Amino acid sequence: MRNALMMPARFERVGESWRDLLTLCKPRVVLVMLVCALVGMALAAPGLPSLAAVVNGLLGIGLAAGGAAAYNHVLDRKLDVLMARTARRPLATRRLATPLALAWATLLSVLGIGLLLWQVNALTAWLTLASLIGYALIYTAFLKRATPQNIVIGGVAGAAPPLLGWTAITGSLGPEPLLLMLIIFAWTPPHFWALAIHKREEYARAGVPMLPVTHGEAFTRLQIWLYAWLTLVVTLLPFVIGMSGAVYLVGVMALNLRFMVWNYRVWRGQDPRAPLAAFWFSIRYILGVFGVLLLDHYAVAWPW
Ligand code: HEM
Ligand SMILES: CC(C)=CCC/C(C)=C/CC/C(C)=C/COP(=O)(O)OP(=O)(O)O
Repeated sequence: MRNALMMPARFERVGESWRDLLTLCKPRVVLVMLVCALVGMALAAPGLPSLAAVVNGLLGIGLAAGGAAAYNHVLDRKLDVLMARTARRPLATRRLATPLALAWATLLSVLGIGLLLWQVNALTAWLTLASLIGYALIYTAFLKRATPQNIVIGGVAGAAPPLLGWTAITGSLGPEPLLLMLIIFAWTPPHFWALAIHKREEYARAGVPMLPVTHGEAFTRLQIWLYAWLTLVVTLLPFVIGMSGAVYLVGVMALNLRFMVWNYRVWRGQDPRAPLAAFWFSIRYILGVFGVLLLDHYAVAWPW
């Protein structure tokens, strides 16, 4: 029973709606993307990047990525009902109305791109808009339902944050930010296909042509193993081209060792718990790689 100390039901509902609006933004995914963007910003500047550029850049990229995620919820609302992992989402359960979610996605996207245009620079704004369209429209509305290479192609949009961080500081592109982007691009298949193996039945029932559904589990496990090797090679390139130093090399090799152990277990296919464990480790791995890039930049490349 409700007593005088408890919050009135009306306020509880308002609180729940705000929580649902936040859920639409995939806040944990966006947070990790912002960490990667921040590292891109730090590596772009010889000393410390300007605080205004960092704050406006992260806010703009974060709002746009949150908006893209909200569009993804809108476009996938019928699909999400069909899978246990997504069936409790705000639009799948109809806790939130679709027009409200659409307005929310548009508001965040306009605010994010507008802020980047107004306070950061045009290059970052247009590249962020391209990533937004790439994920929200090209991946979600088309690729996801069309081809098992959906996440490889869509991965270009998801991999953009460190590059966006870099351009927010410099206003220009270069080989270094493209390399940072390439790290996330190569990492995306081991990240997602490990989960897709674990959720294969759900994707099959929902009719989504993810690789384990169309080409089977053994083929997907091999692809994960090959992309894991590609990720390993790509993560060595910052050291090879002199962008990062010994601190990075040691740190990234330690991370790669665990990453390869998990992906080897996935490839061998003897431990049924390996795919889900590899998926969760992939998140710690990408945070770790960008963490050691940052550590190395300030420990070694800092102009003492
Ligand atoms: C096309 C590219 C990508 C695909 C298809 C993908 C797919 C997924 C899926 C399906 C989940 C599970 C979400 C859930 O159960 O709610 C997930 C979780 C996650 N992904 Fe990705 N992902 C991609 C790119 C990225 C990128 C670029 C990052 C960050 C740099 C990232 C970070 C995360 C994190 C942090 C989680 C855990 C979220 C949580 O704890 O709720 N992902 N990803
Ligand atoms: C501007 C910018 C940087 C945009 C990137 C936006 C963004 C939040 C990308 C997230 C990638 C992701 C979680 C894909 C999964 O989508 P899914 O639909 O396959 O997964 P789901 O079934 O969990 O919704």
